Amino acid sequence: MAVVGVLALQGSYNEHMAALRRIGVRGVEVRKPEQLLGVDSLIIPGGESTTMAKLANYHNMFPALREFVGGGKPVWGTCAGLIFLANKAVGIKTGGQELVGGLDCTVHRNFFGSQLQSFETELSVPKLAEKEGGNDTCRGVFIRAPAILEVGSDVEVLADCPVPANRPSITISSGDGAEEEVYSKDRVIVAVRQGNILATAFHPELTSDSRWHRYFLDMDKESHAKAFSALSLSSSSIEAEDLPKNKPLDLPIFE
Ligand SMILES: NC(=O)CC[C@H](N)C(=O)O
Repeated sequence: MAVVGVLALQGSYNEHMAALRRIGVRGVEVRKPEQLLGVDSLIIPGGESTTMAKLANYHNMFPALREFVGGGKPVWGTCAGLIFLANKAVGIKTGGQELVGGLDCTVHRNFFGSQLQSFETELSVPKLAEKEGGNDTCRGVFIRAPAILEVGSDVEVLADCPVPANRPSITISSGDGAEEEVYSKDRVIVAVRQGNILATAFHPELTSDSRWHRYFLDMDKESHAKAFSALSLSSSSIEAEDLPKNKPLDLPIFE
């Protein structure tokens, strides 16, 4: 069975571990670079990205994380994890912040405002439902959440949401202080996939809807199947039937 690593430096890693347990999958907490060698995929949880980046630096994780993402193993960033994976982040603290990168997008670190502007909403997720069953919406828990302002052409958008009316207006500076632009669209992207990378601005691990975790596990199976077919071996030994599909969904833990 595939072993899913969960970066356990800071943030909601316990909740991801519990979400994996609920669907019978083994999660392993990852705190050291060498532990990445023993996992098939990796979840980077939500939390506070600046603090997480400092801890990642302290534990010398960045080179190993970049190698992991570049090596094509599935990686899923939720919230602060999304910020980690973005090629570019705006709205970051003065002095900058180290990113893992790999995901061709620009993320705004606190797009929806402060902790007080945290919210929950129903998101339309037809592509998730197509793969994992259930209804066409999922509960999005947004906690001081980032959002994706722009994506490259290889990035598939899995969910967007209306920009809340009470969101403080933000100015996106180009970094050199020269150009400034106000985000003016009425919707913003909150979930994407680019090859082996999945990223969500919200927290599926805080709901009892397991479909995002299952979707991520399916990415792992796809990458194994590709590796097997490249070796012209049968992929029948992959445990594709491990997880029950189209199981009725429970209510979210937090409503
Ligand atoms: N819930 C979260 O992960 C919030 C992320 C937060 N906006 C940050 O900068 O890190």
